Order: sequence, then structure tokens, then C-alpha cells
Amino acid sequence: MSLSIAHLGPTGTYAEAAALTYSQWLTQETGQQSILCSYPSIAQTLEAVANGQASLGVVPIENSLEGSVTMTMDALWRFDNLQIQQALILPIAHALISCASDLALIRAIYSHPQALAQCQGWIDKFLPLAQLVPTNATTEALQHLEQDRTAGAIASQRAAQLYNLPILACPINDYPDNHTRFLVVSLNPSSGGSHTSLAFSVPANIPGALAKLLQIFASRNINLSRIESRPTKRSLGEYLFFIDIEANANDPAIKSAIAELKLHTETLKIFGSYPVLPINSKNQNPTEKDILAQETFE
Ligand SMILES: O=C(O)C(=O)Cc1ccccc1
Repeated sequence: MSLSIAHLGPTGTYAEAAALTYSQWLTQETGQQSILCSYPSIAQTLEAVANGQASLGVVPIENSLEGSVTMTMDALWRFDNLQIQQALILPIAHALISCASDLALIRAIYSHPQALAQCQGWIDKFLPLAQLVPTNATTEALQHLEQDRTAGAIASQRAAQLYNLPILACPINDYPDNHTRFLVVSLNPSSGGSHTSLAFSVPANIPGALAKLLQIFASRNINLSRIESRPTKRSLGEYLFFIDIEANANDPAIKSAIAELKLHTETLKIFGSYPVLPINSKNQNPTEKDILAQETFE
């Protein structure tokens, strides 16, 4: 039986490219076949996994230029029991796509907020007067182009090819070394691997609470590769903390750190241990056949 892999759609998003990469890797490693299903938002992608509608979900978590994808962090915290199976890092090259005959005719640029931010310098230089319009996904932006020839969209070259739309400039990201880390999540226990992710809330108004929690890791010589905060959304100034550790949760030092963390955190969520999937150039370019083997849940 095929597994279903949820991702942000419509078809042609970077998240779909990551899901295809993972699906090809899975078939290669285990013989397991999968089918991709697209969802209109990151939150709905993770909800589909949390309620069992999809077996796996692929979501962007962090970009090398813009930092954390806050929607993913918030949804990871909100839905219970999500476990990370893999992380995969994909290069991102953005294209300006439009039916305008000339760049100078573009009045509005549509895209996902991460893509707009990653191209801000290019937009300021070449289209300083254009209105920036955020969309749920890069490919949602393409829907505006055919009826409005003064509209531009930022999405991948692959998306332009899929929808048969003209590229006016590419790459337009402000820095050429642009990568996004995606997470593959499911309700199954995580597969184990070199990285562990967790998040916690701390009891309110305890001076030095975060410093004490970080000391739990420092005193055991545990290397943290990322620490991010998000508002709890309960009250101003209250935060959740997301931590990535470069070690497996079965490592005795991590086990004892987690046991101590439990004593001092309000809520602690452990997203599991997982490997980071190396990407090679062969599995970055899904074929037309892969793209047709998909379902849409929008
Ligand atoms: O909208 C998309 O295509 C996504 O997958 C989200 C995103 C946007 C910009 C960079 C990486 C991921």
C-alpha cells in the first residue's frame, strides 16, 4: 500500500519538491511507494498528519537567509504527537514569473512571505514601486498572472515550467547560497539519528528560568545547534523555546538532560531524533511522471 505524503500546495511549491525528494529516497531505500497530497497551508499540512489523514508531512522549518518559518513552529507546538523522521536541506533559487512583456510594467508581486523576504534587495533595486502581496504558497501566486499582466510572482523555475509561464529573471534571491531545511513528520516514533529537536514552555515570571534550563545542556557538554523563541500567545512577554541538539535522544547525556528538563519546564514536547538527508543532484529534479502521480486535497 502507498503512503500518503502531505505538503503545501498547489503543485510546484518548494515543499512539494522536498516531498518528491523524500518520496524517491524512501522508494530507493525501502521499496515503499508513496503518493503526494497537497494542502493549502502549512498548518493544514501538519493537521492532516496529526489527524491521520496523511501518513507523513513535509514542511519548511528554516531558511538560510530569513531564518525560522514561524508557521511551522507554531503548528508543531499546537498539534500533539508529531515526530520528526528526517530533515532535508534543499537549495532555493527564486524566479520572477510574469506575463508582462517588460519588467517595468509590473505593479504587484505575489508570493509566500519567505520568498518575498529572500528577494527584498532585488525588488528594491528593480521594482521599488511594486506592491508586495503575501500568499500561502509560491505557486498560489501564479494564479494571478494570466488575468493580470501587471502582476508578477516569485516561485521556482520548476513551477514556471509546470504552469507554462514565462520567467523574466532568475535567480533573484539576494544571496546565491540560499537553502531551506524541511522536516518530514509523522505520528510514528521517530526513526533515530544524529539530531534531536524539542520545545518547552517555562513557568511565568521566574527570573533566570531560561538560563537555568540552558545550563542543563551546557553542564553536560551537549551541543545545541539552534535555539528559537515563539510567543505562547497567552500573554505578552511569555515565550516557548525550540531547541535542536546535535545528538541522539538515546545518548545517556541527552536522556539525563531531558529528565532534568521535565522537572523545570511547564510543558515539554520532544519531536524525536532523526537524520539529515543528504541531497544529491539526481533526486532534486522530479520527472513529469512523479508530478502526475499526485492527489490534491484543497
Ligand atoms: O511556497 C512554497 O513554495 C513553499 O514551499 C514555502 C517556501 C517558500 C519559500 C522558500 C521555501 C519554502
